[in-house]
Amino acid sequence: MIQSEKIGESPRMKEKVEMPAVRSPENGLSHILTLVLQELSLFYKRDVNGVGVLYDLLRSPWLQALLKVVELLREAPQSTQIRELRRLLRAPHFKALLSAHDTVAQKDFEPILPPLPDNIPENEEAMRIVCLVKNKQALGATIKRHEITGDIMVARVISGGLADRSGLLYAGDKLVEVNGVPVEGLEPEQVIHILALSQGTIMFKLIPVSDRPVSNQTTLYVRAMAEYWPLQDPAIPCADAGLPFKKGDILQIVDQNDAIWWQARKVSDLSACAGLIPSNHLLKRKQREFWWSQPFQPHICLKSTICECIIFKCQGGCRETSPLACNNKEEFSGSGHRVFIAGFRRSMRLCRRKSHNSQPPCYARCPSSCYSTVAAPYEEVVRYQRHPGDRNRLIVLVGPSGVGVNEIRRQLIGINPHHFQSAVPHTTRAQKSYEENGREYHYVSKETFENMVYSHRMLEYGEYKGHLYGTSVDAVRTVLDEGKICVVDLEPQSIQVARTHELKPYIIFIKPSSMSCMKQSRKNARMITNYYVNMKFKEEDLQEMEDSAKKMEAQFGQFFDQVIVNDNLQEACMQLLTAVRRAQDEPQWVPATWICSDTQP
Ligand SMILES: Nc1ncnc2c1ncn2[C@@H]1O[C@H](COP(=O)(O)OP(=O)(O)OP(=O)(O)O)[C@@H](O)[C@H]1O
Repeated sequence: MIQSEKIGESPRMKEKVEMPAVRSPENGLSHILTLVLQELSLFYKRDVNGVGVLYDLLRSPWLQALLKVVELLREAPQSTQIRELRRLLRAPHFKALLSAHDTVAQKDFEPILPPLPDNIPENEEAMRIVCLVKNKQALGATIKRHEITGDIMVARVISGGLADRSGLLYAGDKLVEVNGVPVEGLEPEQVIHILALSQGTIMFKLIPVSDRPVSNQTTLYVRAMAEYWPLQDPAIPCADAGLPFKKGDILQIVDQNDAIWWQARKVSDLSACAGLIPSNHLLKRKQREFWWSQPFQPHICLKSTICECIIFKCQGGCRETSPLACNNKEEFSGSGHRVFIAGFRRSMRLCRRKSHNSQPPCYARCPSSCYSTVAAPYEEVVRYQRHPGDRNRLIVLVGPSGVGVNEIRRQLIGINPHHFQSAVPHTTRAQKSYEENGREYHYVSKETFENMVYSHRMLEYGEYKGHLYGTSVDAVRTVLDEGKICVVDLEPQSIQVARTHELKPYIIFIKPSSMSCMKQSRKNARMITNYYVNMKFKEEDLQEMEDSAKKMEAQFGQFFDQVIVNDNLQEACMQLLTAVRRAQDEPQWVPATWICSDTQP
């Protein structure tokens, strides 16, 4: 043991002391320290009790530095530097500084906790006393009454909250006392009342849960495909602990231990404490219940075969015009030569547009229109940044008829028609003398068109005056393969069809501004209807636009990557340009299936 082995008597030590480099045992303090350390290291390796502590102490840098100072002071007491050092150390401000340091260092800044209770029961080891210092933040735990025993239990600890960060409270802990008040026989609300009245330190006496849940989950990010308002949900165990969210919000799921209630926070506020949200399973059930409680709507598309839900009929009175008769400019002059822009034809627009009469809309392909409230409530998402060499992401514009989707699209393409381009639509109508196949349209037979529909190669299609019109995936691919940015406008019902890992569409909703603003800005604007060319906007048209926009947002808002309010046209175009650049060059949340899976839809 260390007492039986004197350090100085070791032969190794003697050898070292006799070395010529040593000036004298008095002056060479740090050298002696080195030798002591060497000696100790021998015992250290042998694990002699207590040597480790001494060894670490002597090796500590502050002790070494202190010894060096002492040596210097002894060696050359009259040197200028040493005199200066002495003067500094004796100076009143330096002494005051040291004294202030010592005072602060001695002070205990820990909260003063109340003394432990004297009457700790027999089964003392099963109890735990937990003291939490309450600040402005909530405690971050919920309690409940055990259905069978009637005990008050910690129901869940909210991730990131005070209780969670303390690491002292766990779901399943049984409360015995709160601030010295026994909770036996109390209702959870009464316990909450005691907690609410407490200030500063709160002391819990509890019986710890025997099997703590082991959490080995990874964090998951999802896009909310439904909205949730905890204060309106009578089923939530604690409404105050709920996290409200809107369609399209990106949520970070931090806890899925409970099959019914998950814990999540919004990525827009990751520093916040998590909140309760319904699990995937629960939210789906809620949606289903809601859906069944709605009155029967025969036009809601729930069929799965495309032939049962296709083409909407034009109600007559409409006239297909030549591109020259149309008010849409389809040619741009860029660097001396003319560039033809497809996809703005009136017939094409009318065929895919919701009719202005009372007929309920029935949109292109059925699977897209079958996106109902019973679809998955959360969509797993990941952060995606397009590599510079990859194809550009498809830009999809959606918006109510007349809001200016085509005007904005046309202006964007006009900025650089060699970089931004529409997809050339397909049609079954005959080619006209002034048209060129593949420029205005791809002219195909009805049979070919239908084959394209059946083989899911149409993003969207419809019928106008007995002819089929549509935008194909191939036409979009052609633009993208040329390294350009393809900008299409789709009906919102077609968004789901376009959402594939190949096209990775970035969806921009063009929203009307307020009625009063539109009355001003649309004074000279003209709209295309089934009956009239260049008709002025009436108040009811603007109202219809606003109503339609609200419905679109309510039903499809979860898919919108960006919303642009089209008030001032120039500003809206600039916003679109920025959004398009951002979509291509900056990281965005996209469905995980676009990135992780090889078997894509
Ligand atoms: N911000 C704006 N200010 C003034 N006029 C506008 C604005 N945006 C669009 N317009 C005009 O409104 C009219 C309708 O726009 P546009 O044809 O682009 O509508 P749309 O959304 O494509 O609708 P549809 O698909 O039914 O044709 C056009 O005359 C257009 O020039």
